[in-house]
Amino acid sequence: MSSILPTLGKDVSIDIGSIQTRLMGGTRGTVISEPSIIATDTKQEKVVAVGDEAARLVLRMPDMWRPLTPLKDGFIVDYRVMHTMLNYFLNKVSNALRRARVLVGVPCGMTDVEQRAMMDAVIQAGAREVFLIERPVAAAIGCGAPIFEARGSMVIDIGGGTVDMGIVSLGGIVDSKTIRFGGSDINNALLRYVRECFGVIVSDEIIEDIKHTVGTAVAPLEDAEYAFQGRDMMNGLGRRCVIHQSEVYQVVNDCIGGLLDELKQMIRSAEPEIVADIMQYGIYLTGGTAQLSGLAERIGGELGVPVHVPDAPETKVVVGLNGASSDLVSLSRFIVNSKNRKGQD
Ligand SMILES: Nc1ncnc2c1ncn2[C@@H]1O[C@H](COP(=O)(O)OP(=O)(O)OP(=O)(O)O)[C@@H](O)[C@H]1O
Repeated sequence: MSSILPTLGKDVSIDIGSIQTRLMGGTRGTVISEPSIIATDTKQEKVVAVGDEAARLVLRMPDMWRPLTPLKDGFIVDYRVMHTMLNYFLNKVSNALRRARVLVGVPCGMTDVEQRAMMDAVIQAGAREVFLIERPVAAAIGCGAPIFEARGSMVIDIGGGTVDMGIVSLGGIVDSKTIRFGGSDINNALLRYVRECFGVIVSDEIIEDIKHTVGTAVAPLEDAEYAFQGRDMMNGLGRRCVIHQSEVYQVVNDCIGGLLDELKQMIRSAEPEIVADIMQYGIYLTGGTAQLSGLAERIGGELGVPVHVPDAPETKVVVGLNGASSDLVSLSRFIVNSKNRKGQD
């Protein structure tokens, strides 16, 4: 087992999301949140930018530059991209990586092979040791849930591409699951709707703005409007369109059915005492998509429990990992795997 004793504040915590990667700690003590992409020059086969800079280039990318992302549904799909990205981000927060322990938030139910791929990528990026902790556990710690008490605490972390849900009690995981759904699915559904119903093509930024401005998971009482410019698919010219909030609600509603079923399933399979705790104390809803208007209310209404959204919900996994790093001894039951430079687990 790798060393779980503290290492003088050198620890780095990292939440590698399908959209955004967040880091805390390290010798520089900085907090980083940058897009999980790298930009490559396909002709010269070299990396031209990572994170913020890559995202900026993607917007105005010549044909020969390609954006690449290392993750799909929370799991590594491109090891080389993951290595390049981790190398860049980890060295940005620490100039003493060789002495650093790195805590990584991972989806639930990773296979042994997937866990090893993640740990190898972190070690090869220069870290001394790596510890994997499931994201719902990290989010629970980040929310300040009483994870050591004899009380069930449920957390749902909804990001861009995955939902990590789990119940913790008495310092252990009662149940946890990761499903493939997130804010990107809502964006894709909105993009399809706008194409089919308005006959226009719009940018990703407009879709994101529609979701933030009039997106809602509960039927709207007043039907607000959102005006935007699209490019007509027939004549290629610009056209002004107006979408109603009730239309956006329908799109969102069609998207979240599967999520609601999964959440109900988790509650149904929990022990009655745990369900009673969840009903009394509620569920923590974290991740960027927790900010979707009406989502907490909708989940609360469907499950019959109070749902709390903390401040800055998208940061709770990395905040929780950072908190965990100071007490890995007590949290050892939550470590799903670990490795050090010498290759020992
Ligand atoms: N105000 C908002 N309303 C609706 N959605 C929002 C809002 N703010 C952010 N989001 C959505 O949150 C998502 C990003 O969340 P987050 O940063 O937690 O994802 P991630 O960690 O990269 O992804 P994942 O954890 O799924 O791998 C995006 O889909 C974004 O559109």
